[in-house]
Amino acid sequence: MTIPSDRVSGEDLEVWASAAPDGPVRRRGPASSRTTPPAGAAAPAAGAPFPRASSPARDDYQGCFGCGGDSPSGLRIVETRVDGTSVEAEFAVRDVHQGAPGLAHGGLLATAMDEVLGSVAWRLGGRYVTGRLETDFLAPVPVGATVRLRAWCNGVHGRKAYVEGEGRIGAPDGPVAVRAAALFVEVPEEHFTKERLN
Ligand SMILES: CCCCCCCCCCCCCC(=O)SCCNC(=O)CCNC(=O)[C@H](O)C(C)(C)COP(=O)(O)OP(=O)(O)OC[C@H]1O[C@@H](n2cnc3c(N)ncnc32)[C@H](O)[C@@H]1OP(=O)(O)O
Repeated sequence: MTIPSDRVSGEDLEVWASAAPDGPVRRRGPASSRTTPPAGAAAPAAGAPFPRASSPARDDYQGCFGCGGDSPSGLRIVETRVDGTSVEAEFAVRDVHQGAPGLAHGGLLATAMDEVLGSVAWRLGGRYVTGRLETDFLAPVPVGATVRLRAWCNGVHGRKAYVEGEGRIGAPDGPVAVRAAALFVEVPEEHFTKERLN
């Protein structure tokens, strides 16, 4: 699939969500030009499997704030479905995730999006870190709600991977509470060790 060349300008443009679960559609998205694949980027073929099949979550490492079990206030995001080109996951909003009384803190919702979008980037086969994360908050999320997350890749260009996703309240077809688009940048293995203080 080629990416339309008219998608590369504007800060609030419509995004071609090639692997979106609803199929190839044009719709309003959070992506700016910095999180939208340029013309000529390789877009994932609809239905083709991810290059890497394994999950980024590791049994021997539970320290991740997003998916690990060690942090008392961590999100404990669990992946529920990987269909080859998209990842679905969920987490429950707890008291420790509050911003305004009874409502999830927006920063934690952004963290959840970083996590599920990062899981898609992981499955592209390289080692990616988030370079830019854009988020739209569309509805408040109450404490006690389950947030259903979904993410997919819109394109890869050199070291850069363009990933998008959304979080819905309660059910996979529930109200959309958050949308995100991100640029992930592929890094060498040393990235994860050279800045470590101990
Ligand atoms: C062991 C591993 C386990 C993994 C588990 C996975 C779990 C998943 C779940 C967890 C998920 C959580 C995930 C996390 O939380 S990852 C943690 C949060 N992220 C970071 O810590 C990243 C910190 N930043 C950096 O290290 C560097 O700045 C990077 C590596 C990003 C780039 O520095 P580097 O010197 O290497 O490369 P470059 O500067 O030449 O840039 C390269 C290209 O990229 C473009 N660019 C860069 N930034 C931006 C930007 N902001 N907007 C637009 N474009 C940007 C740039 O223009 C250039 O394009 P071009 O000129 O080539 O066209």
